[in-house]
Amino acid sequence: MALVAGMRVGSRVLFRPWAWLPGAALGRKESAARGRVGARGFGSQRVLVEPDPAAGIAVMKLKSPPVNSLSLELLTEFVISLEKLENDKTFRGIILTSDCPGVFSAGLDLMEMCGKNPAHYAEYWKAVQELWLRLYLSNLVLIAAINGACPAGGCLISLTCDYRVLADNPKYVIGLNETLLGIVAPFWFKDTLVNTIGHRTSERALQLGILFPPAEALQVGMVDKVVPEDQVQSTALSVMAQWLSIPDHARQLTKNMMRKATADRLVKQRDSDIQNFVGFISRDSIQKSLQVYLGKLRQKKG
Ligand SMILES: CCCC/C=C/CC(=O)SCCNC(=O)CCNC(=O)[C@H](O)C(C)(C)COP(=O)(O)OP(=O)(O)OC[C@H]1O[C@@H](n2cnc3c(N)ncnc32)[C@H](O)[C@@H]1OP(=O)(O)O
Repeated sequence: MALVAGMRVGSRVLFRPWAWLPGAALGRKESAARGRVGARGFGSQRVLVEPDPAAGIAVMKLKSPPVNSLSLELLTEFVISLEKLENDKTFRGIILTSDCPGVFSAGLDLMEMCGKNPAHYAEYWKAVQELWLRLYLSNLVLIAAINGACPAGGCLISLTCDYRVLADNPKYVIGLNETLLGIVAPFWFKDTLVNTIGHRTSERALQLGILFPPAEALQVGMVDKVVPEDQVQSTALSVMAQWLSIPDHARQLTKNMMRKATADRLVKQRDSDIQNFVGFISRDSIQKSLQVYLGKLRQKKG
């Protein structure tokens, strides 16, 4: 089957935003050899990867200042780094964290959703879907070391992880606050939240767009542990050791059993989900809401 920018994984065809990159046309073996991560750090402009091959883990740091908003570039680099680690059998786990002080990720980049054309919105949404699918179905153990504010798409990323450690700082709120922007979290954002904190708590959190401070986030189960800020990394490492003590095949099959149905819901309707997004985000009223929200963010400083 000829796939120009798609890769078949099981029954899924995954988008390959990097298909144009040098080396993309290499044979699998050669490509894997070149792509092997080794002991030295690698990464890209916006995603730093610090591998520890002896421990079988890597720390992945988002570095897109000032707030790690998920631009098309960041999404693309994120997926590329993730795939490199997934394809290198040395690695069994990733600790996902931020290199931007005080912010884990500000979520989707509002500039990607404002004043652009439908083709751009479609490309952007496909990249958002792709990152979610890759993270949600990752065979690796993913631990989120949340060292900053974590709204909306930032929260979604952390919810795809197997475990969340949050720094105890009242500014580090976490949640799906889309309604506060006048937009609606799509069904797969909602499903990811429901799978984590249950239906009733999700309904309240989603309708009200609640951004939970650490103690409340812990209480509702949005995060698994709250620790002093200087212990986030070490806690993530010790949690990782515990998860890696489980045989991979058993843990991976169990993870897949728990998550596949949720992921399949999106896989089956990716195109219509893109069309829904493009139609929704292109509305004048939604564009206006986003502009107002951006204006408030900017005013905050003045
Ligand atoms: C329609 C279908 C559903 C679509 C789903 C969408 C999900 C999303 O993820 S929407 C994005 C929601 N994100 C937010 O609501 C977070 C907004 N940002 C903040 O609350 C704060 O920036 C912060 C708490 C994350 C950090 O606060 P801090 O005081 O450190 O920084 P700021 O001065 O607020 O921001 C610095 C700079 O960055 C710009 N910015 C912030 N967030 C975003 C963003 N998500 N996209 C693009 N740009 C963002 C902010 O405007 C400032 O820009 P200027 O320096 O130019 O003023």
